[in-house]
Amino acid sequence: MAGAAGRVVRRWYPNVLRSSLQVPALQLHVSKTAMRASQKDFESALSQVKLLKDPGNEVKLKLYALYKQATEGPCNTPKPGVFDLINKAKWDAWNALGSLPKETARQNYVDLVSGLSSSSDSSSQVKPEADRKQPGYETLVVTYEDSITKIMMNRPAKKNAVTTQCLRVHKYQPSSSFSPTHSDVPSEMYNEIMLALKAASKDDSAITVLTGNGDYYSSGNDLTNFTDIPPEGIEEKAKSGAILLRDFVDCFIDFPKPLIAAVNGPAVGISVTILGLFDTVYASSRATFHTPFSHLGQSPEGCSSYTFPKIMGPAKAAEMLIFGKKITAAEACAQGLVTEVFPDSTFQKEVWTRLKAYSKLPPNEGRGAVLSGDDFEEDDRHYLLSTFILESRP
Ligand SMILES: CCC/C=C/C(=O)SCCNC(=O)CCNC(=O)[C@H](O)C(C)(C)COP(=O)([O-])OP(=O)([O-])OC[C@H]1O[C@@H](n2cnc3c(N)ncnc32)[C@H](O)[C@@H]1OP(=O)([O-])[O-]
Repeated sequence: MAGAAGRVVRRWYPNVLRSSLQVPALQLHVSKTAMRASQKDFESALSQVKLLKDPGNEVKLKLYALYKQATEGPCNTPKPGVFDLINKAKWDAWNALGSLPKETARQNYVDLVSGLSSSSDSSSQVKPEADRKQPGYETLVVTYEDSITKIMMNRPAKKNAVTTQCLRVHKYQPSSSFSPTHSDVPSEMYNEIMLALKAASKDDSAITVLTGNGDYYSSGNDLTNFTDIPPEGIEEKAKSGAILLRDFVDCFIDFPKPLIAAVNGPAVGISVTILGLFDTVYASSRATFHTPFSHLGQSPEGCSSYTFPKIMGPAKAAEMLIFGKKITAAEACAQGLVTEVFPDSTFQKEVWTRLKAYSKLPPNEGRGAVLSGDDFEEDDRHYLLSTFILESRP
């Protein structure tokens, strides 16, 4: 653990959906005979669908999109806003069908319902689990070079929003000695970051860097994390999510090597709050830091109600964490959250040159030495470990 303070729950998502819906495959599936699905077949499928067991959101969205396309034609309504998650997902699904002819959509709807009826287990529920068992990272690019492990969040189209969907796969269990492997952890960004940190803590690297791909560092929690309620119910999701969050934050607190954030662009939510647990934070001049918890009805996490007041003083911390004030890279640097700001045009070059030099320093004089100083007490750690669940106000 370090940080300036002393130095101290895969969802399918429109991208996946879009590709599965746009796919010419759906259209190619349709044989000439199949193209003749009658209105009667369609109506029969509409009745049949009501008898199916819940096929999951992904399939329901496919059905919705095909139904709209079959009955109304191409999507013709305005795109809902980013916070109108459900309607946006529906709109995305419908819009992804493009100019698919009504007849083809009708046939695809009939085929889909028929496939669902004949299969006792919904394939839509099985496939994501199978995907998660594939080796390698799906939401990150992790590289090792010059004694530096670089963990890059890699969902640029979604501004590197951090996904979790562990409840869709299995109930997340408390783990006193969390030690994930690719075989037992679903490939969501929360889990993959934990996995990558665990691996980096044991590899030969001298330092570890977290950064983002694209124009954003991270837009924080994927908003679907808040709305995707599993069959177990909202209470179970809350419990399970708290455990996942605890394990996630623990990975940063307990990380044994120097941990650096290279904030390449705007940062939102949890990607900001955990910065207090890093040893060094470099920011591009384009970066901003935003914690809109009150706007979302969420509480600040990542130990920020503890680390932020220590880093920037209670008044500045309160303005960020309670009122959601967005600050610039220069302000974040002046307040101690950021170590140094680099011009955006030279950010990558300057940061990596410096990090390469740092990675050559003797490894045992790094994080452990800093953390054994007077400013880090064992009590801090106990406080940190409990505060991120309990904190609701800084
Ligand atoms: C205990 C928990 C406490 C809470 C912790 C937190 O982290 S709270 C913090 C929670 N975070 C927030 O409140 C941030 C919410 N997001 C925003 O406010 C804005 O998207 C933005 C300011 C990040 C970027 O604005 P922009 O006009 O430059 O770009 P754009 O809007 O066009 O986005 C491009 C694409 O990315 C998508 N996408 C982006 N972010 C998310 C996300 N987090 N999730 C999912 N998707 C997201 C967006 O839907 C769009 O997808 P499409 O349509 O192409 O399929």
